Amino acid sequence: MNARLHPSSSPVVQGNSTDRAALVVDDLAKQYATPQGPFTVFDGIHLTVQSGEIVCLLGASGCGKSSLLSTIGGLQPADWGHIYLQGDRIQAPDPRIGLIFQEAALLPWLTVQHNVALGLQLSHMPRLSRPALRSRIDQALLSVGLEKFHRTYPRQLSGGMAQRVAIARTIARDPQLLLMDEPFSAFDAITRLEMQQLLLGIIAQQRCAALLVTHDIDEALLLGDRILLMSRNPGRIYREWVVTTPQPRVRHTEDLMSLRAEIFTALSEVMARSTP
Ligand SMILES: Nc1ncnc2c1ncn2[C@@H]1O[C@H](COP(=O)(O)OP(=O)(O)OP(=O)(O)O)[C@@H](O)[C@H]1O
Repeated sequence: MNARLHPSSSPVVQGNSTDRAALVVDDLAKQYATPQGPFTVFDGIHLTVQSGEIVCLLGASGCGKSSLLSTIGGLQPADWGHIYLQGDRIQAPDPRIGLIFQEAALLPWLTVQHNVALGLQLSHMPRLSRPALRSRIDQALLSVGLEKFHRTYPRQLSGGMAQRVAIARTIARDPQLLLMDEPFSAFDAITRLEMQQLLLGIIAQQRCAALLVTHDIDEALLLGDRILLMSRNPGRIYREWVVTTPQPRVRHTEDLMSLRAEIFTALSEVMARSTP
Protein backbone atom coordinates (compact mmCIF):
# COMPACT_ATOMS: atom_id res chain seq x y z
CA MET A 1 0.00 0.00 0.00
CA ASN A 2 1.22 3.46 -0.86
CA ALA A 3 1.87 6.18 1.64
CA ARG A 4 -1.20 8.34 2.28
CA LEU A 5 -1.94 10.25 -0.88
CA HIS A 6 -3.64 13.27 0.69
CA PRO A 7 -4.96 13.82 4.19
CA SER A 8 -8.72 13.28 4.10
CA SER A 9 -10.97 16.05 5.31
CA SER A 10 -14.05 13.81 5.45
CA PRO A 11 -14.95 12.02 8.66
CA VAL A 12 -14.10 8.35 8.95
CA VAL A 13 -17.27 6.37 8.41
CA GLN A 14 -18.15 4.49 11.55
CA GLY A 15 -21.03 3.66 13.80
CA ASN A 16 -24.34 1.91 13.80
CA SER A 17 -26.00 3.65 10.88
CA THR A 18 -23.25 2.60 8.50
CA ASP A 19 -22.93 -0.91 10.01
CA ARG A 20 -26.28 -1.64 8.43
CA ALA A 21 -25.47 0.03 5.10
CA ALA A 22 -25.27 -2.19 2.05
CA LEU A 23 -22.12 -0.36 0.98
CA VAL A 24 -19.63 1.65 3.00
CA VAL A 25 -16.63 3.21 1.28
CA ASP A 26 -14.16 4.55 3.81
CA ASP A 27 -11.38 6.93 2.77
CA LEU A 28 -10.75 5.24 -0.59
CA ALA A 29 -7.89 6.36 -2.84
CA LYS A 30 -6.41 5.06 -6.07
CA GLN A 31 -3.35 5.88 -8.14
CA TYR A 32 -2.49 4.81 -11.66
CA ALA A 33 1.08 4.39 -12.82
CA THR A 34 1.67 6.60 -15.86
CA PRO A 35 4.83 7.39 -17.84
CA GLN A 36 4.86 10.78 -16.07
CA GLY A 37 4.66 9.12 -12.65
CA PRO A 38 1.83 8.13 -10.30
CA PHE A 39 -1.50 9.78 -11.04
CA THR A 40 -4.01 10.03 -8.18
CA VAL A 41 -7.34 9.44 -9.85
CA PHE A 42 -9.44 9.73 -6.69
CA ASP A 43 -8.68 10.30 -3.06
CA GLY A 44 -10.44 10.53 0.30
CA ILE A 45 -13.70 9.04 -0.96
CA HIS A 46 -16.30 8.34 1.71
CA LEU A 47 -19.76 7.17 0.80
CA THR A 48 -22.54 4.89 1.96
CA VAL A 49 -25.47 3.37 0.12
CA GLN A 50 -28.36 1.81 2.02
CA SER A 51 -30.43 -1.14 0.80
CA GLY A 52 -33.21 0.06 -1.48
CA GLU A 53 -31.42 3.35 -2.11
CA ILE A 54 -30.25 4.69 -5.47
CA VAL A 55 -27.22 6.97 -5.26
CA CYS A 56 -26.20 8.72 -8.49
CA LEU A 57 -22.63 9.78 -9.08
CA LEU A 58 -22.16 12.79 -11.35
CA GLY A 59 -18.97 14.49 -12.44
CA ALA A 60 -17.07 15.91 -15.37
CA SER A 61 -15.51 13.54 -17.87
CA GLY A 62 -12.28 12.08 -16.51
CA CYS A 63 -12.95 12.86 -12.84
CA GLY A 64 -12.68 9.18 -11.92
CA LYS A 65 -16.28 7.96 -11.73
CA SER A 66 -15.63 4.72 -13.63
CA SER A 67 -12.37 4.16 -11.77
CA LEU A 68 -14.20 4.49 -8.46
CA LEU A 69 -16.98 2.14 -9.56
CA SER A 70 -14.59 -0.54 -10.78
CA THR A 71 -12.54 -0.26 -7.59
CA ILE A 72 -15.67 -0.70 -5.45
CA GLY A 73 -16.61 -3.64 -7.68
CA GLY A 74 -13.25 -5.27 -6.95
CA LEU A 75 -12.10 -5.10 -10.58
CA GLN A 76 -8.98 -3.21 -9.54
CA PRO A 77 -7.36 -2.75 -6.12
CA ALA A 78 -7.57 0.43 -4.05
CA ASP A 79 -4.31 1.97 -2.82
CA TRP A 80 -5.82 3.25 0.40
CA GLY A 81 -9.01 2.84 2.39
CA HIS A 82 -11.62 0.17 2.85
CA ILE A 83 -14.81 -1.07 1.22
CA TYR A 84 -17.51 -2.85 3.24
CA LEU A 85 -20.43 -4.76 1.82
CA GLN A 86 -23.12 -5.46 4.43
CA GLY A 87 -20.42 -4.98 7.05
CA ASP A 88 -17.88 -7.37 5.45
CA ARG A 89 -14.65 -5.91 4.17
CA ILE A 90 -14.21 -6.76 0.49
CA GLN A 91 -11.05 -6.59 -1.63
CA ALA A 92 -12.04 -8.61 -4.70
CA PRO A 93 -15.10 -9.22 -6.89
CA ASP A 94 -17.95 -10.41 -4.69
CA PRO A 95 -20.99 -12.40 -5.88
CA ARG A 96 -23.25 -10.05 -3.89
CA ILE A 97 -22.30 -7.24 -6.27
CA GLY A 98 -23.88 -6.94 -9.72
CA LEU A 99 -22.21 -4.82 -12.40
CA ILE A 100 -24.04 -3.27 -15.34
CA PHE A 101 -22.16 -1.36 -18.02
CA GLN A 102 -23.12 0.63 -21.09
CA GLU A 103 -22.56 -2.44 -23.27
CA ALA A 104 -24.79 -5.44 -22.64
CA ALA A 105 -21.91 -7.81 -23.56
CA LEU A 106 -24.13 -10.82 -24.29
CA LEU A 107 -22.65 -13.94 -25.78
CA PRO A 108 -24.05 -14.01 -29.34
CA TRP A 109 -24.08 -17.79 -29.66
CA LEU A 110 -26.26 -18.26 -26.56
CA THR A 111 -30.01 -17.66 -26.31
CA VAL A 112 -31.39 -15.09 -23.90
CA GLN A 113 -32.10 -17.75 -21.26
CA HIS A 114 -28.63 -19.22 -21.57
CA ASN A 115 -27.01 -15.80 -21.27
CA VAL A 116 -28.90 -15.31 -18.02
CA ALA A 117 -28.05 -18.83 -16.87
CA LEU A 118 -24.38 -18.25 -17.57
CA GLY A 119 -24.41 -15.25 -15.25
CA LEU A 120 -25.75 -17.51 -12.50
CA GLN A 121 -23.31 -20.29 -13.21
CA LEU A 122 -20.29 -17.99 -13.19
CA SER A 123 -21.24 -16.19 -10.03
CA HIS A 124 -19.76 -18.70 -7.59
CA MET A 125 -23.19 -19.26 -6.11
CA PRO A 126 -23.91 -22.64 -4.54
CA ARG A 127 -24.87 -24.95 -7.37
CA LEU A 128 -28.54 -24.50 -8.13
CA SER A 129 -30.85 -27.38 -8.98
CA ARG A 130 -32.33 -27.27 -12.49
CA PRO A 131 -35.79 -26.18 -11.28
CA ALA A 132 -34.24 -23.44 -9.08
CA LEU A 133 -32.11 -22.25 -12.01
CA ARG A 134 -35.15 -22.26 -14.28
CA SER A 135 -37.22 -20.33 -11.77
CA ARG A 136 -34.55 -17.66 -11.30
CA ILE A 137 -34.21 -17.19 -15.06
CA ASP A 138 -38.00 -17.00 -15.51
CA GLN A 139 -38.35 -14.50 -12.67
CA ALA A 140 -35.49 -12.31 -13.92
CA LEU A 141 -36.81 -12.23 -17.49
CA LEU A 142 -40.30 -11.43 -16.20
CA SER A 143 -38.87 -8.53 -14.16
CA VAL A 144 -37.39 -6.97 -17.29
CA GLY A 145 -40.44 -7.68 -19.48
CA LEU A 146 -38.76 -10.34 -21.64
CA GLU A 147 -40.66 -13.39 -20.47
CA LYS A 148 -41.46 -14.33 -24.08
CA PHE A 149 -37.89 -14.16 -25.31
CA HIS A 150 -36.20 -17.12 -23.61
CA ARG A 151 -35.10 -18.73 -26.87
CA THR A 152 -34.24 -15.55 -28.76
CA TYR A 153 -30.63 -14.87 -29.77
CA PRO A 154 -28.91 -11.51 -29.06
CA ARG A 155 -28.81 -10.62 -32.78
CA GLN A 156 -32.61 -10.65 -32.79
CA LEU A 157 -32.84 -8.07 -29.98
CA SER A 158 -32.86 -4.28 -30.05
CA GLY A 159 -30.20 -2.46 -28.00
CA GLY A 160 -32.74 -1.76 -25.26
CA MET A 161 -33.81 -5.41 -25.15
CA ALA A 162 -30.17 -6.56 -25.01
CA GLN A 163 -29.58 -4.27 -22.03
CA ARG A 164 -32.70 -5.71 -20.39
CA VAL A 165 -31.14 -9.17 -20.76
CA ALA A 166 -27.92 -7.84 -19.19
CA ILE A 167 -29.99 -6.51 -16.29
CA ALA A 168 -31.82 -9.85 -16.00
CA ARG A 169 -28.46 -11.67 -16.00
CA THR A 170 -27.37 -9.50 -13.08
CA ILE A 171 -30.54 -9.48 -10.99
CA ALA A 172 -31.04 -13.25 -11.37
CA ARG A 173 -28.11 -13.53 -8.95
CA ASP A 174 -30.06 -11.50 -6.39
CA PRO A 175 -27.26 -8.97 -5.79
CA GLN A 176 -27.21 -6.81 -2.68
CA LEU A 177 -25.47 -3.99 -4.52
CA LEU A 178 -25.84 -2.91 -8.15
CA LEU A 179 -22.97 -0.89 -9.62
CA MET A 180 -23.97 0.71 -12.91
CA ASP A 181 -21.74 2.69 -15.22
CA GLU A 182 -23.72 4.79 -17.71
CA PRO A 183 -26.09 1.87 -18.30
CA PHE A 184 -28.59 3.81 -20.44
CA SER A 185 -26.41 6.40 -22.14
CA ALA A 186 -26.46 4.66 -25.54
CA PHE A 187 -30.24 4.82 -25.85
CA ASP A 188 -32.66 7.28 -27.41
CA ALA A 189 -34.75 9.39 -25.03
CA ILE A 190 -37.81 7.11 -25.03
CA THR A 191 -35.89 3.87 -24.49
CA ARG A 192 -33.86 5.58 -21.81
CA LEU A 193 -37.02 6.65 -20.00
CA GLU A 194 -38.38 3.08 -20.18
CA MET A 195 -35.11 1.68 -18.84
CA GLN A 196 -35.08 4.20 -16.01
CA GLN A 197 -38.62 3.20 -15.00
CA LEU A 198 -37.61 -0.45 -15.22
CA LEU A 199 -34.66 0.17 -12.92
CA LEU A 200 -36.82 1.97 -10.36
CA GLY A 201 -39.23 -1.00 -10.35
CA ILE A 202 -36.40 -3.49 -9.91
CA ILE A 203 -34.79 -1.62 -7.02
CA ALA A 204 -38.16 -1.22 -5.31
CA GLN A 205 -38.85 -4.94 -5.77
CA GLN A 206 -35.42 -6.33 -4.89
CA ARG A 207 -34.49 -3.75 -2.23
CA CYS A 208 -30.86 -3.87 -3.29
CA ALA A 209 -28.60 -0.82 -3.08
CA ALA A 210 -27.60 0.92 -6.31
CA LEU A 211 -24.72 3.21 -7.19
CA LEU A 212 -25.19 4.64 -10.68
CA VAL A 213 -22.64 6.65 -12.63
CA THR A 214 -24.21 9.06 -15.09
CA HIS A 215 -23.34 12.15 -17.11
CA ASP A 216 -26.97 13.09 -17.22
CA ILE A 217 -28.21 15.43 -14.48
CA ASP A 218 -31.84 14.74 -15.44
CA GLU A 219 -31.29 11.02 -15.07
CA ALA A 220 -29.80 11.59 -11.62
CA LEU A 221 -32.78 13.81 -10.71
CA LEU A 222 -35.30 11.20 -11.88
CA LEU A 223 -33.65 8.20 -10.23
CA GLY A 224 -31.49 9.29 -7.32
CA ASP A 225 -32.43 9.26 -3.67
CA ARG A 226 -29.13 11.07 -3.30
CA ILE A 227 -26.85 12.69 -5.87
CA LEU A 228 -23.10 12.94 -5.38
CA LEU A 229 -20.97 15.29 -7.43
CA MET A 230 -17.29 14.45 -7.90
CA SER A 231 -14.55 17.01 -8.42
CA ARG A 232 -11.44 16.04 -10.38
CA ASN A 233 -7.67 15.97 -10.07
CA PRO A 234 -8.02 14.13 -7.82
CA GLY A 235 -11.59 12.90 -7.82
CA ARG A 236 -13.33 13.70 -4.54
CA ILE A 237 -16.95 13.96 -3.43
CA TYR A 238 -17.55 17.68 -3.78
CA ARG A 239 -21.24 17.99 -2.94
CA GLU A 240 -24.14 15.78 -1.99
CA TRP A 241 -27.88 16.39 -2.42
CA VAL A 242 -30.77 14.42 -0.97
CA VAL A 243 -33.63 14.31 -3.46
CA THR A 244 -36.78 14.43 -1.37
CA THR A 245 -39.27 14.49 -4.27
CA PRO A 246 -41.22 11.20 -4.00
CA GLN A 247 -41.37 8.65 -6.80
CA PRO A 248 -42.79 8.53 -9.38
CA ARG A 249 -41.06 11.75 -10.37
CA VAL A 250 -41.93 13.85 -13.38
CA ARG A 251 -39.29 15.87 -15.22
CA HIS A 252 -39.28 19.63 -15.01
CA THR A 253 -41.25 20.03 -11.81
CA GLU A 254 -40.32 23.17 -9.91
CA ASP A 255 -38.44 21.41 -7.11
CA LEU A 256 -36.40 19.27 -9.52
CA MET A 257 -35.63 22.26 -11.74
CA SER A 258 -34.34 24.27 -8.82
CA LEU A 259 -32.14 21.34 -7.73
CA ARG A 260 -30.96 21.00 -11.33
CA ALA A 261 -29.86 24.64 -11.35
CA GLU A 262 -27.96 24.09 -8.08
CA ILE A 263 -26.19 21.03 -9.48
CA PHE A 264 -25.24 22.91 -12.66
CA THR A 265 -23.76 25.72 -10.61
CA ALA A 266 -21.73 23.28 -8.49
CA LEU A 267 -20.59 21.44 -11.63
CA SER A 268 -19.41 24.72 -13.16
CA GLU A 269 -17.52 25.45 -9.93
CA VAL A 270 -15.66 22.13 -9.95
CA MET A 271 -14.86 22.42 -13.63
CA ALA A 272 -13.50 25.94 -13.17
CA ARG A 273 -11.32 24.81 -10.27
CA SER A 274 -9.60 21.93 -12.05
CA THR A 275 -8.09 21.13 -15.40
CA PRO A 276 -9.22 17.94 -17.21
N1 LIG B 1 -5.71 2.12 -16.22
C1 LIG B 1 -5.44 3.42 -16.24
N2 LIG B 1 -4.15 3.86 -16.25
C2 LIG B 1 -3.86 5.18 -16.25
N3 LIG B 1 -4.82 6.16 -16.23
C3 LIG B 1 -6.11 5.77 -16.23
C4 LIG B 1 -6.48 4.40 -16.23
N4 LIG B 1 -7.85 4.32 -16.23
C5 LIG B 1 -8.28 5.59 -16.21
N5 LIG B 1 -7.25 6.45 -16.21
C6 LIG B 1 -7.34 7.91 -16.16
O1 LIG B 1 -8.02 8.25 -14.98
C7 LIG B 1 -8.86 9.38 -15.21
C8 LIG B 1 -10.27 9.04 -14.81
O2 LIG B 1 -10.79 8.08 -15.72
P1 LIG B 1 -12.25 7.49 -15.52
O3 LIG B 1 -12.58 6.69 -16.73
O4 LIG B 1 -12.34 6.82 -14.21
O5 LIG B 1 -13.10 8.84 -15.47
P2 LIG B 1 -14.66 9.06 -15.69
O6 LIG B 1 -15.06 10.13 -14.74
O7 LIG B 1 -15.40 7.78 -15.59
O8 LIG B 1 -14.68 9.60 -17.18
P3 LIG B 1 -15.86 9.54 -18.27
O9 LIG B 1 -17.03 10.22 -17.63
O10 LIG B 1 -15.32 10.28 -19.44
O11 LIG B 1 -16.14 8.08 -18.55
C9 LIG B 1 -8.70 9.76 -16.67
O12 LIG B 1 -7.74 10.80 -16.73
C10 LIG B 1 -8.15 8.50 -17.30
O13 LIG B 1 -7.33 8.80 -18.40
